[in-house]
Amino acid sequence: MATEPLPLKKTAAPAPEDAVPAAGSTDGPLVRFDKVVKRYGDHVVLDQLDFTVDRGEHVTLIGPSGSGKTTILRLLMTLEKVSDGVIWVNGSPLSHVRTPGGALKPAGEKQLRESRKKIGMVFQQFNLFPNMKVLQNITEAPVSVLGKSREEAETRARELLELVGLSDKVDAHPSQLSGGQQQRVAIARALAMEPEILLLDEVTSALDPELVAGVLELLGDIARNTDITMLCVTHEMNFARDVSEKVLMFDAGRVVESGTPEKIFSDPSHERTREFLNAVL
Ligand SMILES: Nc1ncnc2c1ncn2[C@@H]1O[C@H](COP(=O)(O)OP(=O)(O)OP(=O)(O)O)[C@@H](O)[C@H]1O
Repeated sequence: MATEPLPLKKTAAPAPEDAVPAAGSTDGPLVRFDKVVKRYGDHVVLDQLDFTVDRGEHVTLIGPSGSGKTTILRLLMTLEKVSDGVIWVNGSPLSHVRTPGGALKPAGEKQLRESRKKIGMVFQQFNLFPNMKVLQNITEAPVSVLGKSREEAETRARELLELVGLSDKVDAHPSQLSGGQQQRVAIARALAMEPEILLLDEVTSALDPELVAGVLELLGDIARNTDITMLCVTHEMNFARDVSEKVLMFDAGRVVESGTPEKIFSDPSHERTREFLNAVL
């Protein structure tokens, strides 16, 4: 993450739908869901789900409650495992490893930990470590997971706290902060991992209304000034309109429609999208 503006790295042309980019390739989509199924018992939550996200793209996921949006983010964060299908990131299977013969087998815990390093997630409920001060909340994972020195991690954490407007809260505990401040710390903590992909799961839903705009403004700045790819579940349609290039409308574990925010919000093609937007706008 850089605090100065960085050009977004967009792919010149989308890859054919069935193409799988070579591992580490910068061609083709950064994220590909390939016929992903997620079941809890008999309940099929994601049903042969296909979609792609380009490098540097900011994508908003919308859809009715229970349509599977959070499940998609949790699968990408490897907090859940797919029941079937494959998630590709950067041309490598996220949830699987390739055998020497080229076949795919489910990834073990070690590979999942590696995959998790590239992806940051901010949750609705902040999920800060309550017993750690703000600075340690941000430095913990860079030191223990990325192997950074404490000094390097602290220097970066202080820069990030300045970016999110909380330089004076270095020594505070989470309980001494407002919800908006806690969410800013959670955003700084995610950025400290230098993620390629930032997952945002209804990050303003638990905030008092007067704190929402400040957090959304910060996220808008991050979207505009960095090359981080973002997947965002939100009910803030103005944020989706301002920040994302693509909106995916989900229903019953499938994409029913995708397009630019202008298209989806002004001229949706699908009846389910119209019904959903009428209910929330
Ligand atoms: N751990 C779990 N065990 C069983 N069912 C689950 C589990 N997690 C999610 N589900 C179910 O999966 C479905 C999709 O949930 P998910 O949270 O992804 O939906 P969502 O679109 O994010 O909803 P919302 O907008 O209300 O947050 C729901 O029916 C939910 O009950």
